[in-house]
Amino acid sequence: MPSPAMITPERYVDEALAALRPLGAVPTRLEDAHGLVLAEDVTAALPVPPWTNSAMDGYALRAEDAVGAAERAPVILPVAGDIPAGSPPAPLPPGTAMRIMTGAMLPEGADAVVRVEDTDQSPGPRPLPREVAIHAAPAVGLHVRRAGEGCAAGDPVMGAGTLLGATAISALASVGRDEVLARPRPRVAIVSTGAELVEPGQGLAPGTIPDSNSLLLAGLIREHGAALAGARRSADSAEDLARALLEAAGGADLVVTSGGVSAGAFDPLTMLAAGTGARMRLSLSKVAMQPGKPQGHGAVLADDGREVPLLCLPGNPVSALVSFALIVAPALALLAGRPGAPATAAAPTSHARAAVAWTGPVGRRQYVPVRVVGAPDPLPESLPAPPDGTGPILPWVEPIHRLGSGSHLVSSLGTAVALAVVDEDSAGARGGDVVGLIPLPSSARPC
Ligand SMILES: Nc1nc2c(c(=O)[nH]1)N[C@H]1C(S)=C(S)[C@@H](COP(=O)(O)OP(=O)(O)OC[C@H]3O[C@@H](n4cnc5c(N)ncnc54)[C@H](O)[C@@H]3O)O[C@H]1N2
Ligand code: MOO
Repeated sequence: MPSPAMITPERYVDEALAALRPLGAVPTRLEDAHGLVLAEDVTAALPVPPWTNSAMDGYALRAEDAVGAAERAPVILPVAGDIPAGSPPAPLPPGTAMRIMTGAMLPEGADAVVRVEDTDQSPGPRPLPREVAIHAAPAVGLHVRRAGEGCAAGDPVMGAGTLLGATAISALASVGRDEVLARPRPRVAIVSTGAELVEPGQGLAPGTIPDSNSLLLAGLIREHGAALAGARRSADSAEDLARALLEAAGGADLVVTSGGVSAGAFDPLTMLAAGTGARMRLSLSKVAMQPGKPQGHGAVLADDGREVPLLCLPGNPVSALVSFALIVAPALALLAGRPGAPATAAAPTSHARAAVAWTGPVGRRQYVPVRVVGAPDPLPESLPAPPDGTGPILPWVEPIHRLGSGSHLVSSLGTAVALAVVDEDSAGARGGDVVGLIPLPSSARPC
């Protein structure tokens, strides 16, 4: 059970995403559609293949002209011409063959293709022979790809809601489309707060730190198929933050902030929430998760009149990562129109066993960045049964840092492959316990 003053992660996600709607669909050229969600049902404008054509390099003929052909009893046919791919052939004169290339249109009259390997001719670039000896009798239809055998014009090809990957886009091109209705990539602007932040690589005055969250969030935004619409920093004042948020909202479908949502005397989101003014809505919550307890959500009224949703993440870097996985990723999936969003976006997709024990706070669901390791030796004495539907062999994981889910442990994040989820009733994990896993898209993989 979450502590009384906190709300469950599920309830917070419901509240924070309640006002979000999928972005309106726009005509999109196929070369720009990768990673977007299709917003129309597509039927084939063309049959596939569009023309009856050859599946092999060889000789097009009438099967009846080569009845009985065999290696030791070849049938000799005059060669009436050449058919390269890409141009329409002349009709095939009866009793002849024509040399044909893979993908070239079958000439009128032909009903079979004999591979060049099944003739007396050598494969590859050669002059056109005057005649060809056929060494194998073809059946009607041999190596012929009929027009429309993939799909006929008018056949349904793809439904609205399909995520357009490389294979889907190639299928759309093959049926004659160069443009489809798709939901655009959400544009996300970042505002990082904190007077201590400096550009990475700059010398550090006492008390300052490199701004790593701006780059973390920018990368996660891209890894989730969204577009970065600028990253700004704001000083620790409500006025400066309000200015940055209004600027950010101008070119964005979503604004994400980092830091300044907790109990500090100079936390700018907390200051802003106390008196947001007409252009902003902001509500802060304590969520029963660790890390990532302080959260905020609301909206900014952009100059063009749009209400741009606002998600405010805590500044601790691991908290920002976990909050992105649980709240921003589902929001992006929803805006992008991904089927099932947001319910499916932040649920554990698999399970693992804890290779070591770690501690966690009772009353808050724990999300621990982990890496995969070998099975401990000796194995833990108790190996609880995995949940129904999970395979019996689970990978072993351990926290990327000996301090577990400490929210400031940014330097080891590069080794995390997933977030291990420990429920709120447990005080952490014991060795051998089964934990949920939320994969991290940016997980470091050996290359
Ligand atoms: N009295 C209390 N103090 C805190 C509480 C609480 O309940 N009562 N909650 C703690 C928890 S939990 C978290 S999480 C943090 C969240 O704080 P803020 O969201 O206000 O974040 P900041 O105070 O601005 O920063 C926290 C931490 O993260 C570092 N940081 C901030 N931005 C960046 C950045 N862009 N790149 C790298 N690191 C960043 C910052 O320097 C701080 O160390 O509040 C606790 N306090
Ligand atoms: O909730 Mo904070 O994110 O624990 O460190």
